[in-house]
Amino acid sequence: MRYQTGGRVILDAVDLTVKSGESVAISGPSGSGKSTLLMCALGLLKPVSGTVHVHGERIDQLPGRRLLKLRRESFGIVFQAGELLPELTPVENVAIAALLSNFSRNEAFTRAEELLAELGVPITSTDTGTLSGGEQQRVAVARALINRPSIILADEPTGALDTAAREAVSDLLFGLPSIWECGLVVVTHDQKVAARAQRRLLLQDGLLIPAAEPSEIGAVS
Ligand SMILES: Nc1ncnc2c1ncn2[C@@H]1O[C@H](COP(=O)(O)OP(=O)(O)OP(=O)(O)O)[C@@H](O)[C@H]1O
Repeated sequence: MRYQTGGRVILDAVDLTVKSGESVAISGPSGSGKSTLLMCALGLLKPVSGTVHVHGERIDQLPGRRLLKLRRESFGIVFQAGELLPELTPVENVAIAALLSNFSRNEAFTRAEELLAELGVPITSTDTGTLSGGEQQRVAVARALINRPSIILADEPTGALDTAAREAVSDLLFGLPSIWECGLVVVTHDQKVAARAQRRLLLQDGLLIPAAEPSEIGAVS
């Protein structure tokens, strides 16, 4: 796949396949195109050449409504912070994703409560904005999971967290592929987080290449 904007090539010949049950970490310099790659995977940006498939279905040419439906059903998305509505309760924040996918109100709220309990978020009527950063990321993960996606895309999911919360959210995220039988792609600058993935890739100069193992960093020969 190739993506360019304003005459500048951001992604050049990028090829990535993620299987269910697999975790992949993508690192790379700031501005190298990591978020752009996730946007292309979601069908929010159109590659100038190449294709994007989910479960064998080509999504880069789907019309708007079908793309929106497929995105809601197949993808779970977790960002660094800020995508939750702070004035809603955690249950409401999670249920809203199911309501948008046409679940009944009853089912959406029941599933949201079950998921939050499973992920260790206290179910209270507290506004989401008053939760800790780690708790908010658990809510974001619950929201990403509620439609039982095939693939979870996480963009710097631990970037705003302290060390303890980073560990806890990493445990949660990297446990998802085996428990939920989904694929996981984590974009991260944090090499400790990247090290948890089964496959570690580096996006540089528009190319996605295997990342050096931690023990190789700085090696000379
Ligand atoms: N709509 C746009 N128009 C022009 N350039 C853009 C647009 N969107 C992104 N870019 C450029 O594409 C490049 C890649 O941006 P992107 O956000 O994907 O990088 P990144 O690797 O995720 O960076 P970071 O690690 O800092 O988040 C950047 O140089 C950015 O300025």
